[in-house]
Amino acid sequence: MKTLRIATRKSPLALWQSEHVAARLRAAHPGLTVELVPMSTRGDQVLDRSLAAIGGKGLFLKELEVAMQRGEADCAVHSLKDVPMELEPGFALPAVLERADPADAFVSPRFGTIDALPPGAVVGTSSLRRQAQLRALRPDLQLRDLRGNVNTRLAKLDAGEYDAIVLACAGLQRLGLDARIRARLLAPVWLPAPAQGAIAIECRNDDDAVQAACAALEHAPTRICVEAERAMNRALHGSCHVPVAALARLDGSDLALDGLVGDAGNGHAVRASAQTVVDGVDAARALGVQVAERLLAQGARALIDAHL
Ligand SMILES: NCc1[nH]cc(CCC(=O)O)c1CC(=O)O
Repeated sequence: MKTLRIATRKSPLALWQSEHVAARLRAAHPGLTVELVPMSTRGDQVLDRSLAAIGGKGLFLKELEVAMQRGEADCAVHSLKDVPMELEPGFALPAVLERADPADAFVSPRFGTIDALPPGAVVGTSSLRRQAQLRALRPDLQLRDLRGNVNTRLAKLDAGEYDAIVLACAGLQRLGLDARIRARLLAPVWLPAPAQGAIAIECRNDDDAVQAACAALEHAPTRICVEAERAMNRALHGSCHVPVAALARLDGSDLALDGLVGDAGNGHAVRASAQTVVDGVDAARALGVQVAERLLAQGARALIDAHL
């Protein structure tokens, strides 16, 4: 293989992440030419309906997967939190890169954090997970939908449509917008999306040369954490349609996982945690299933079903 083509969405964040992977691949494999193949996806085009209504986050992957199947691209780069728990048959994730800041960010021109918002303040987010956690902390807030890429969301905040919005720290940092972060929303009170802050490479699972080239970017500790978070979400049949949050932390071989399932309507939430010593991804996944079982024992199923 002399040239590796990366299919990418055209949003500034997607392009940054793909450029980042391209640069890392070039550094790991001198002599390999790495090119981007920018594409628009249905998830980017349809902004007037909720993602859940038009088919979920998988929509951002579909066109990129078709390009890989047709041989027009060799791999695709994703925010792992946007990748469905079950990959399409025929695809694999040969590398998960070292995780950036997994926390959510509170962003507001006037207020320093959630507690400082005046009664009835308007907060923009279309994420059921963020809505559920906001409702749990501040039942008085007015939550309004907010879609579009990171820059679009910030422009709507600046235009005065919202008093505050919640975004991922990682996305803001990648776009050089760290200065917009007023507060990091931290565990165990506030949990991010499963795999937030981690970038994954996807390719065809029969493409051994591409898998081998991408494997150079694999970060084993990140893989352990995101496998635990995604296994929890998978065991709950979680998707972007349900308010599920998770964060794993690895300290040596000690893995701790916090999970939450909430109700975006009334802010009710159940939480569970577990920790164990891990020697690989199987043990990490088992921890994820254990936390999911603890959440289900507290009634998570009814919360999930209420959003389906
Ligand atoms: N939902 C869109 C999305 N997918 C990944 C990120 C940020 C980067 C990451 O989490 O890796 C974002 C923006 C956001 O939630 O603010």
